Amino acid sequence: MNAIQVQNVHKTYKNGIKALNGLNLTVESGEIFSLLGQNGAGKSTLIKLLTTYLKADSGNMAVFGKDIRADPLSVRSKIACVSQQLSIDPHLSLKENMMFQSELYKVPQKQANQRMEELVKVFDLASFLKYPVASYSGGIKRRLDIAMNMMSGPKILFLDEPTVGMDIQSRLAMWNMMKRIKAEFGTTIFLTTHYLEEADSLSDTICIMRDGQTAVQGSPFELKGYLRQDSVKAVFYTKEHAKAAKEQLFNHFVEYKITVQDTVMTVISHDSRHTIQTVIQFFFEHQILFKGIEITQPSLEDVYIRLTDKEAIK
Ligand SMILES: Nc1ncnc2c1ncn2[C@@H]1O[C@H](COP(=O)(O)OP(=O)(O)OP(=O)(O)O)[C@@H](O)[C@H]1O
Repeated sequence: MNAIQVQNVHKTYKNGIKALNGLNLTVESGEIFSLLGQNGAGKSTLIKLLTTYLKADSGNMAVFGKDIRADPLSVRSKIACVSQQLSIDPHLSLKENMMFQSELYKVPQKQANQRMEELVKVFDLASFLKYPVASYSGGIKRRLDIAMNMMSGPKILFLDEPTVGMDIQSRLAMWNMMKRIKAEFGTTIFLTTHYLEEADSLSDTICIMRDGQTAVQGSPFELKGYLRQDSVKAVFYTKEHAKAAKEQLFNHFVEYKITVQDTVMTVISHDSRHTIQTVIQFFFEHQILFKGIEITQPSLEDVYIRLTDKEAIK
């Protein structure tokens, strides 16, 4: 059964902003699903609708087959949502925080104790039990927040940018935690992130949103195949060199799609092998200095830029 089904959902705020404009998406039970999109694409609005915090204007939304509007209480009992605002109480201990959460969800005491022991073990939190929560690092507080939200045994866990601002070590620990939630508890994870690398390595399915709609949904592998074209990437010593080379090249070869990100210029054409020869020859003839050039397979980042960068789509 699908964990989440969203069909043709519209949501306009009172100020007239259309945040969702006929959105469709499907989340399979037990998968890690990542939602990507630029600021303002409508990701938070969708999470607010799915967690029953807001109501859609029209369209259908179901969680494990239950219509969200018709049966919000049943939906709430199956989900947990970890926002960027921590919900842990720094004055309570790690165990007290977890037990408090179980009381909110009316989990029987014995079952709550067992669940807490299990979560502490699975998430390697035992070594932190002896320290007060107020002394934990940001990364550990975030992990505790997620563990606490697992106390009610949710079937779907919503995580809103769980690794934002984390150092690499904390981020890896969080990735490991998400993988364990999926593997050990079978929980469906619905994640928003701005880190493409994170979505690529963790997700079973990725959905890229644009202007309140789904631009594309598929596995990381399927999405990379979406462009169906290799590209030629040339690296320059400075951003300015890359931009100047783009202008020169574009003036001669108007049929090429050329983008520049930092010091990297990407050229998309119908025949990359021919293009790389032409570009190298052009650089030598025009004495354009470059660091390196190669043919690359499309990355998730290329797909994301093509689908969300309005300049690149033109
Ligand atoms: N409460 C609100 N009232 C009016 N407009 C809103 C409200 N919340 C969001 N919006 C607008 O709706 C659109 C979608 O916003 P939303 O927060 O869902 O996007 P997002 O993809 O989550 O962005 P971000 O990545 O910045 O969090 C934006 O234009 C935003 O300004």
